[in-house]
Amino acid sequence: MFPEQNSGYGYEDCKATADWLLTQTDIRPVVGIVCGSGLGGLADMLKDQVVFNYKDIPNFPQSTVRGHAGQLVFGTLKGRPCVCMQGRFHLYEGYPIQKITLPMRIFKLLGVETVMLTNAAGGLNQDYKVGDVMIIKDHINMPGFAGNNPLAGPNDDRFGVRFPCMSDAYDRELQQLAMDVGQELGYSDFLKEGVYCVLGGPSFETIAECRMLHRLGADAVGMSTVHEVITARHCGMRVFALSLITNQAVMDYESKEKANHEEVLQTGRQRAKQLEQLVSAMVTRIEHSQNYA
Ligand SMILES: O=P(O)(O)O[C@H]1O[C@H](CO)[C@@H](O)[C@H]1O
Ligand SMILES: Nc1nc2[nH]cnc2c(=O)[nH]1
Repeated sequence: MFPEQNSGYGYEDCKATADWLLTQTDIRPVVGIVCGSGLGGLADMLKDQVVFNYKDIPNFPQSTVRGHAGQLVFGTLKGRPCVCMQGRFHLYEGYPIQKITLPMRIFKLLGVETVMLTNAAGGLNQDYKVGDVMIIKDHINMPGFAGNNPLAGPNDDRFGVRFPCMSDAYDRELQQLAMDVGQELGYSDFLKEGVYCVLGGPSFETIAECRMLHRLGADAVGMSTVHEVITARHCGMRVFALSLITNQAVMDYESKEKANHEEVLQTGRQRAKQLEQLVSAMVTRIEHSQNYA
């Protein structure tokens, strides 16, 4: 269950991959972006792109889900050096949890300071509508309750401490910045704040499960992001995350709605432009150790 040395995702493996990437490009990213299902267009915002197919990157897993292109894109966004995962990995694809989160450690070793994650999620909060964008303020790690945590196994102190705090997982300044930028862009009507719950997937939730999650305090449900957040915080990167509410979770036995991946991708296409605007405007205003103004 736990990674052995030479497992393909220890410190040396991550370092080898990061060092290889740094020999292939002069871009030294300070922001790392992860594109959720159907949100890969975010990578198209980057200028002066250097693109790597995941299959050509040593130690990197492959994307297997429709709507996840499987490319790592380096580039600049209004002068800020960025790296963008056009496609992420999920537990249900069958990868060990440490492999899903390996790119976060590679981001760290590339010099990334801030990670911005996006995902597609089902809305549990009855005030949410399809197309709303939820700024994630906290999470519920359901697989973690059963011991499925990306940090389980021997701790490598070069990445972080054995018992990392998670009450500050989502950077409050970045949440406020998203709200401010969203307001300036005229997005207030569809911008929300809430709690994201991760499940293992790939089956969508039953009605009883949706009702339970809502009662537990979750506003949206999905199958990603949380493992990446835990790994990114463990190694000291700042985290911002948002969910695009692509469908309403079915909470009612009278409903004829059925969750499906096609609707998820379709909603992603409809909101793509606004999400690009929001993320790019935020990137230009995030402070980093170097001044890129
Ligand atoms: O979380 P992202 O990668 O956006 O994808 C979401 O969309 C897929 C289901 O349609 C699941 O993989 C779920 O997690
Ligand atoms: N688990 C889960 N993941 C999603 N991703 C997009 N929509 C959903 C949903 O309703 N449930």
